[in-house]
Amino acid sequence: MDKVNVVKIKKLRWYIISLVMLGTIINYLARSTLGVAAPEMMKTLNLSSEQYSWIVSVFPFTYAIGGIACGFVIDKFGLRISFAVLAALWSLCNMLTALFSTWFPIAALRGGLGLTEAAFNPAGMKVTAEWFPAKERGLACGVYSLGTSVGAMLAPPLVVWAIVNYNWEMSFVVTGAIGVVWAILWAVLYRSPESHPALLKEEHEEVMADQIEVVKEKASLISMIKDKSLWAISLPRFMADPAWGTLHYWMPLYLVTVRHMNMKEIAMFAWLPFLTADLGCLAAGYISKFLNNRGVHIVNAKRITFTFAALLMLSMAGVGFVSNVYVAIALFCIAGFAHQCLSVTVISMSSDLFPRQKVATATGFAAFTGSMGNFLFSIFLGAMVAVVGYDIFFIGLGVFDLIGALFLWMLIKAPSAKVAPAVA
Ligand SMILES: O=C[C@H](O)[C@@H](O)[C@@H](O)[C@H](O)C(=O)O
Repeated sequence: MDKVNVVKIKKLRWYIISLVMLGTIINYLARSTLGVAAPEMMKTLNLSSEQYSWIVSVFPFTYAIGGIACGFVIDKFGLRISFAVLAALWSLCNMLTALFSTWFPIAALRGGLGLTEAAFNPAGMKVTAEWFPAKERGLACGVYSLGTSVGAMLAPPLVVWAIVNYNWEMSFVVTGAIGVVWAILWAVLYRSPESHPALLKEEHEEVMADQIEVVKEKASLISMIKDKSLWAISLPRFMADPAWGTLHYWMPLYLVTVRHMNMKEIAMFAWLPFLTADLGCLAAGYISKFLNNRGVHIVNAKRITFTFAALLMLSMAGVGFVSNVYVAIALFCIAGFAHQCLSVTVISMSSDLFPRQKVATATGFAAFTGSMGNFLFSIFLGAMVAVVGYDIFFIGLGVFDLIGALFLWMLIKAPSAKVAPAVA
């Protein structure tokens, strides 16, 4: 793109973050394909439940490692090339699944999918840090995170359409091909603010005025790991992510097996907590911006937002105690809202605590701890649920985030002038 003769676009940052949101939708669409296609695949490929469980459980494991690996790659090679290549790779892993009929290569590709899909949060936060002033970063993170629920909600109709009209293979080809198109779009359209020809000078200055000091040294996880701030944003994610995994992978099963809902009712109600989750994404940004505009330091504004949502998360603890199933769903909806509100808030804090050269690495490490929390909780729940039931796990999920809030308040130094508040 030539710098001369290019039309300037007002508020360009919001178009850029919308492009990231599209990438997030495609990311969640790809990872959700397997779950929807599973019944058909198991039938036609003659897969046993054990083989299927291998295919499923490799993802959270490689995804956790991918958080660290992708964060490092993105900080080292920059957003444009890294995010495009990683999106192309995850799309390829997804599409290639269609070529195989035995569990092992399918599991290996699922592992590749986890490794590369972990790119979306580190990349999204690096875009946020490069393009947005501090007071808007919570909202920017909320906007691209909207894609998580949208992607998960789009998967069932699209995958079922492909299977009904073609076969299970086609569902992977379609969701993968959309990803390849997005990767090309990203490589063509993305530029850093410094070299984007359509960015207005005033908009760039507004963002630059709000950057944490620019440091010369490159991101190094070894040196960053000694920084308490890294743990302050990572430990709350360890406590928070199990709720996200539970809503995605256990809630529908709970509603069927314990609450005796049929598939039609599941189709009617089980997506509602993801709709409220999207509202939580937006609320995260608006609440912290509201407080920041009234003079509260951005770090404190986000800690207050997190704590408020952690209190709402107590609704999850009540699920097992209510007899009416619709009240239980309403509680899941509040929990979906609360989770995304606090999760987006803490994810976006990497850009308030680390300079932009280190944001992807910090976000990736926090994503790693989040995925490990999710992975361990899910294994524990899976092993124990038949013996102790769900209720105790719901109680745990209701209070975990209050512990996360404690970490946030205790591990970050009182905000100093260096991490200056964003003045409206
Ligand atoms: O939207 C985001 C969720 O709150 C958060 O839990 C996810 O980002 C998850 O860690 C993931 O990487 O998919």
